[in-house]
Amino acid sequence: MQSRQISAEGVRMRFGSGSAAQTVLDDLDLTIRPGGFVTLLGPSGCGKSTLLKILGGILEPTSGRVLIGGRPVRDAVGDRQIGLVPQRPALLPWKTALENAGLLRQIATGARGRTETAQAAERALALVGLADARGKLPHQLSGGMAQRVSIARALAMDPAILLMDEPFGALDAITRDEMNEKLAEIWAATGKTIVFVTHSISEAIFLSDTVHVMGADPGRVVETLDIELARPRTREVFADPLFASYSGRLRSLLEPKAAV
Ligand SMILES: Nc1ncnc2c1ncn2[C@@H]1O[C@H](COP(=O)(O)OP(=O)(O)OP(=O)(O)O)[C@@H](O)[C@H]1O
Repeated sequence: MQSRQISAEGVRMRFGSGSAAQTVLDDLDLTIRPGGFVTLLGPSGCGKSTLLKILGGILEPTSGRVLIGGRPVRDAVGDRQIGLVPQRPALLPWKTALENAGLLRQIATGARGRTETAQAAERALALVGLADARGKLPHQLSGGMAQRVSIARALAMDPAILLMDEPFGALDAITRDEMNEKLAEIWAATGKTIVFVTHSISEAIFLSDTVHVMGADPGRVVETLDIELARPRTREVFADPLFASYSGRLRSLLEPKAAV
């Protein structure tokens, strides 16, 4: 199998021009191994979403480059190897959960792929635990269920890489914990590379193999922390002394003054 390592090399992103110009990311290097669960953790506005869009080929960096398995990111986009889960699920209100899950694949494959799309959407809905909700419309879904349909939509494309932009930020704490457990199961079952953006220290520790902590002005990676908690992880991991130790380390990086 071709290596799907993601490499960002010397990435710089500048928005605007003249006196209004803002350097959002500067000289950023990052390597993400295939099959890893990697989190970008950092304060609001440090450039996490911008970096995710650059990794996904949605934004072109001002300088530097992103390679997927040694090839330009646009090749991976062309091969539909990158899926994106946005902050909020953009479901079409008149389509069922199943139709919404298959939407991107349907657009990509057209009428010829209709049967395969339906099968892929069924599989993806089952993977996120929503097989029984296949006929429901978005207004009949809870926030957590809607976000699961959004994840199923990306999974139905079967990309090797899933980029997730703080997908659980709008959910209540209990639902968020449930979603994190479900996502960890999906990751283990599929072997996909997941790059996940969050503000939440506990979410980052619970989910990740590796946490890249970002600083702001300009955005850059200030520390990389490997999370060596055993898997599969359940909520009991929150009581593990190692969890507390990672949490303290990450907090000190995000709140430098509090660490003194
Ligand atoms: N298209 C754009 N044009 C101009 N400035 C932008 C654009 N996109 C992002 N920015 C700016 O880049 C900076 C980083 O934004 P970004 O959304 O990447 O940060 P973030 O870390 O994801 O923030 P949050 O955690 O609040 O979502 C912000 O100052 C933002 O205003």
